[in-house]
Amino acid sequence: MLKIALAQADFQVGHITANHDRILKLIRQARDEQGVDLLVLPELALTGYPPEDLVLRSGFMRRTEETLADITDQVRGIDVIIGHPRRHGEQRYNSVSWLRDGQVLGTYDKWDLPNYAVFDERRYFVPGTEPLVIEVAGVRVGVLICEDTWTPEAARAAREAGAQLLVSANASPYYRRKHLDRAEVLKSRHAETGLALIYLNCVGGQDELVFDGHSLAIDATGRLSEPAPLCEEALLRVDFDPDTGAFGYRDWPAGQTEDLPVIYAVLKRGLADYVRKNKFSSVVFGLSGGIDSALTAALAADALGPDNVLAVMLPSRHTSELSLILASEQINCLGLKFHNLSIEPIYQAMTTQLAEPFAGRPENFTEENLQARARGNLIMALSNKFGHLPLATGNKSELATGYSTIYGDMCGGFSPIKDVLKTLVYELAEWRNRQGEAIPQGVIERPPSAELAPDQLDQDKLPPYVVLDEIISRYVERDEPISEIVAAGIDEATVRRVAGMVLAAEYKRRQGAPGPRITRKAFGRDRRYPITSGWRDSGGLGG
Ligand SMILES: Nc1ncnc2c1ncn2[C@@H]1O[C@H](COP(=O)(O)OP(=O)(O)OC[C@H]2O[C@@H]([n+]3cccc(C(=O)O)c3)[C@H](O)[C@@H]2O)[C@@H](O)[C@H]1O
Ligand SMILES: Nc1ncnc2c1ncn2[C@@H]1O[C@H](COP(=O)(O)OP(=O)(O)OP(=O)(O)O)[C@@H](O)[C@H]1O
Ligand SMILES: NC(=O)CC[C@H](N)C(=O)O
Repeated sequence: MLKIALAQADFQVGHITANHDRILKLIRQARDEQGVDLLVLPELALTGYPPEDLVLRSGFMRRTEETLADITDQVRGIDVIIGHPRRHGEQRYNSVSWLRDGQVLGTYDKWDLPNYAVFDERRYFVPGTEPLVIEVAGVRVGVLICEDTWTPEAARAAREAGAQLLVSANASPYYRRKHLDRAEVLKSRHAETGLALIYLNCVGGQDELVFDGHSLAIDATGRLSEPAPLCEEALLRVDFDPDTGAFGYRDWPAGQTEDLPVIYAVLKRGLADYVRKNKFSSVVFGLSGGIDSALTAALAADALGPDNVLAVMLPSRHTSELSLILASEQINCLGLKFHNLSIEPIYQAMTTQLAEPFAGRPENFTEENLQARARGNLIMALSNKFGHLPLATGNKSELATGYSTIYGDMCGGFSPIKDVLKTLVYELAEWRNRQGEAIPQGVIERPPSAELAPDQLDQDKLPPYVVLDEIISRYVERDEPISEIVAAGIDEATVRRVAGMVLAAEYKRRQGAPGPRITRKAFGRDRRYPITSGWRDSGGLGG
């Protein structure tokens, strides 16, 4: 029987000292408290994932090598599989080493380097070509690293090298319903090799990415485990019987898999970790009485505790009584800290100052944007003075269409719902309220309005959100051509108009704050369009 512990844990990118201490603690825990034969750590645990251009610095790589040597030295009475970047001459590899009794028994270099979506591994690493199979407690274990598990070759090579069990060290970031894709991948590798496979993922937010844990296993009979805890650290315990190929799950709590609670937990973890890892303890944002800032408020209160959330009401002449009532209701409901600061004097001062140059020009969106920027200025001042991290409250539908003011409501250091389409904002708000009221029902029921001009509604400038979101999810998230979206029954002029807005708003998005990715294609690293471009799907220069 092989006794295994899996460290489903959060390793901080670039914080090699903290990761070193964490790894030694996990080794002691696995050996002294759990008495296991083998501890598995995730992909690039030593540096955190993804270390990006840090691995191009020789000082960073030297420190990694020294730290790995120090950890290796201290390994006694247990085997450890540890992920780390490795240099060999001019080449770098994404590797794991197998440590035992102060020695490196073997090192495996990742074969399949993902270079799509948010991944850039070929920029940094060259692929490995050799399997690694090592015997521990009478079981021959073959090692894989993340993307290796998504393709057949490396697993097959490990089996041919004599593996009886496959162990995969991952840094696999969340997108919606990813646990189902992972299960399919495990089933495929099992079908090809007939081997049991353990898939360990890390957890934690890292800029745009959220690693959701949800580690998995499939035994030699093809039986899948439950996904392990969602977005939470756990030292999972599993025994492997080489005679039957079955797992005995000793400590493997099942994680949540329902769609809305998973998304909410991922957003919460992404926000909490961004704040904590960037050494902030509190956040500030404008609370308008609308749905976007209301969901942001609920997430912030859940992620950081209400004492660490400063909500600021920033009314203007266009702010309705209802907005003020609903914002106050939510502040009381969540117990948030708050200020009420009218932007009217600032707006007056700015329009007075601009009266001469603007003489003879009618009011238009310029005056709308002045209000959004007055708010942005006050939020940034509160951030500067008190050290709160400012949050931008925009959703994906707004970001897609450019329906937000650059340097205005787009200002902020982190954007918690930037990958959440407006229709999903409502679903999440309703789900959150089912767990206990966090968002006044009136906020959910009122029609969305920017309240930057008299009687303004979002729907005056945008198609209904149900239609808009369908177009965005097809055009942006699934890259469907316009003809296909139209064939699905959506009005052609509307599709072309929205596609045009999406392309034209690239410059805004590029200057927007990062935020947690929850879809297969978020704005950010996932979707890299030129800002300066003649292409228009709407029928411009590029046709
Ligand atoms: N290619 C490019 N590269 C770099 N910069 C470029 C640019 N094209 C324009 N610009 C700059 O961007 C400016 C235009 O952008 P911007 O000032 O944002 O203004 P704009 O996009 O024209 O207007 C913002 C819109 O968002 C709406 N809004 C605002 C606030 C909140 C909400 C809401 O419901 O949440 C909605 C508002 O009603 C208005 O329709 C130009 O004046 C120019 O300075
Ligand atoms: N009166 C206000 N007080 C405080 N912040 C405001 C106010 N109006 C706008 N803001 C800030 O600007 C952001 C964008 O405004 P907007 O009104 O468009 O969004 P919202 O009210 O959150 O949601 P919705 O788009 O549904 O109205 C808000 O989320 C909020 O952060
Ligand atoms: N780090 C990796 O190799 C991740 C790639 C993999 N397909 C995933 O997202 O799970």
